[in-house]
Amino acid sequence: MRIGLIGYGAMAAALRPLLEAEGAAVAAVLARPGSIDRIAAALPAGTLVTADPAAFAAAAPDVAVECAGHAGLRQHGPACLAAGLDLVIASVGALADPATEADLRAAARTGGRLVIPAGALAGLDALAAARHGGLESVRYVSRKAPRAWRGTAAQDLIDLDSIVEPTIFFEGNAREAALAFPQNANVVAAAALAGIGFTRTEVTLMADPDAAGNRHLLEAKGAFGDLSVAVLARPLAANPKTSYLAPLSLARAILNLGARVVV
Ligand SMILES: NC(=O)C1=CN([C@@H]2O[C@H](COP(=O)(O)OP(=O)(O)OC[C@H]3O[C@@H](n4cnc5c(N)ncnc54)[C@H](O)[C@@H]3O)[C@@H](O)[C@H]2O)C=CC1
Ligand SMILES: O=C([O-])CC(=O)C(=O)O
Repeated sequence: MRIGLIGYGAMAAALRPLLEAEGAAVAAVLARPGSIDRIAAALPAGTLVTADPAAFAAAAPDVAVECAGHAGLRQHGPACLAAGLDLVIASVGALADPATEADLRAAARTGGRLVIPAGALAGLDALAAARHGGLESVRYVSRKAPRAWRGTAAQDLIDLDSIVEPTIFFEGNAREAALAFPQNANVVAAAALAGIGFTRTEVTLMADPDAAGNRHLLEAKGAFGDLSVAVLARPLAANPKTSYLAPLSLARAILNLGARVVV
């Protein structure tokens, strides 16, 4: 498979070797103008690194993969889909904005497929299946170290440097969480889309000075029974907000698009 990456930060850099290990190659990277040289230096010679969406599409990757944040997905996602490219996205939380969700769904109706992976969260397979039998409630709890919340709205809500115990700074629904915490609450959006939607999915976010990793808890109740799944995910060294499980999940979703047997 030839992969087109949109954005090349910590997630994409962790994803690339996973793809290469399975025989896929990064054919093109769509980047911000100021970052072209840095990214080109990190990639095999000859890889197209461009800020021009038309040049990216002309490279004709088999699949486009967004790792560029909410604004990057809003900027490039609909055009990629409209050009017929299947698009696997990391920044699922951007769909909490109704206009962005509508744009992406409209483009996917006639263009490429929009693929939403579980990301750093576990249990989405069961949640999405359980939806067909009827779901009563879905709850998500995130617990990360203070450094994972630096540079986010959390630092305006609590003093991240002085907390001495797990401290909740947000309780609300998935739409509010995904829009207020665009770098940390994408899994919430994936859970909302798989389950009972952005409004009914309940979210708690907390900082924990003793956190050994990024902890994600998903709980659901419905006709199927009860679900409770927890992940203690290792953060990426290059970005403590992002769990290694997220690029692993992207790799699975991408490789499944080219597989004859899908697991
Ligand atoms: N679904 C999930 O489980 C998770 C999703 N995410 C999402 O993935 C995104 C990427 O994560 P990281 O790589 O760790 O963040 P990062 O901050 O290390 O990298 C983001 C990269 O995107 C680039 N970028 C920004 N706007 C762009 C644009 N318009 N066009 C092209 N490139 C652009 C930046 O220059 C940067 O290199 C996060 O912002 C978040 O939205 C992150 C963690 C988990
Ligand atoms: O990687 C994680 O731990 C989850 C994350 O940041 C997100 O959902 O945006």
